[in-house]
Amino acid sequence: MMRIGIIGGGAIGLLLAAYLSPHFEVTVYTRRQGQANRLNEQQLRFCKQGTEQRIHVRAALFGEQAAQEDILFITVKQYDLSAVLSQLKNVPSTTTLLFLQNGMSHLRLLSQWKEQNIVLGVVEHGALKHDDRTVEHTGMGKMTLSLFQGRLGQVEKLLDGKIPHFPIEYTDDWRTMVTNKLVVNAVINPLTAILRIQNGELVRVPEYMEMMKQLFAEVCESLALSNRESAWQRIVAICEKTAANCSSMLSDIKHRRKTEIEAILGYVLEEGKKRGVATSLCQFLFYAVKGMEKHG
Ligand SMILES: NC(=O)C1=CN([C@@H]2O[C@H](COP(=O)(O)OP(=O)(O)OC[C@H]3O[C@@H](n4cnc5c(N)ncnc54)[C@H](OP(=O)(O)O)[C@@H]3O)[C@@H](O)[C@H]2O)C=CC1
Ligand SMILES: CC(C)(CO)C(=O)C(=O)O
Repeated sequence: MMRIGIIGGGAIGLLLAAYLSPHFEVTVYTRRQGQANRLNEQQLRFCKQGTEQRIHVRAALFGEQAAQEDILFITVKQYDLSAVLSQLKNVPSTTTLLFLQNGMSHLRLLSQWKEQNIVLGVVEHGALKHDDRTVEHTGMGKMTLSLFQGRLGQVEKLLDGKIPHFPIEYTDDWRTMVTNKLVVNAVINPLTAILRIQNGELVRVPEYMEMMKQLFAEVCESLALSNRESAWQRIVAICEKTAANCSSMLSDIKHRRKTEIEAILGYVLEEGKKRGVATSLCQFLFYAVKGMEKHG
């Protein structure tokens, strides 16, 4: 049976564990022994649309033993990635590493893994971790995967409707896939965080819509984005579809957690600088979010 490792027992890690464990030999690698013990002893509690299910998962403390699976999903936040990668030694060349982070700054870190099979993924699900063994699937969407380097390996076994109720699609063009998600996050997340509003307010309030348009224009220039009209339509559609949701950045600020601003707007700022684009709005929002992160 295919063996899958999931590094990080957070919202996305536990969501994957819930859908993959019934079909494969899955191990969740946690940062804390206490979380691994709880998952092993009490099972994973999976909530969806008012229903609740107990799912058997195997869990272990993350360490070097976490390198032997056929596929390793890496589901830690961007800012924890370097620490995880530095501990990932002796990964067999047949293992495929699969990265699901929002933002794009992790792509630079991947250059050290020249010989490894690497797949990137974009998650369009909403997942909320309630406690160390409980995850709620709050928004049904899909996951899209794309080969970054090497071979897909066993990842093929996950594609094309093979996992019931958890669609996983494939695209050849990883750059467009991650850039599209970056643009959405670069526009919606910081604005909702500083205005402290739900996603839908950005399209409901004309003044916020204007702010969004101006920021979008600057992000497009910084990334030299082609196909701007469809990128804009995507942002508006996501605001409408997730109208009642708090973005992950607003949620992080509310819960006094670190945000992924550096991997999102930080990356846009660097790209803008390389191209000599004026990025005063991005810079302004970057400082605002960093300040709120530190001082609430
Ligand atoms: N949640 C969502 O709906 C979505 C999230 N994403 C993206 O997915 C990624 C993960 O997000 P999410 O699951 O929400 O984040 P969480 O903060 O819920 O989970 C991250 C997990 O990684 C764990 N972790 C950190 N460092 C290590 C380590 N060294 N070893 C083992 N585990 C570690 C954390 O452990 P600990 O609990 O001990 O801190 C935590 O459980 C992010 O990049 C996010 O942008 C994308 C789309 C939707
Ligand atoms: C798509 C969006 C903006 C949904 O809230 C998201 O990915 C996030 O909050 O990080």
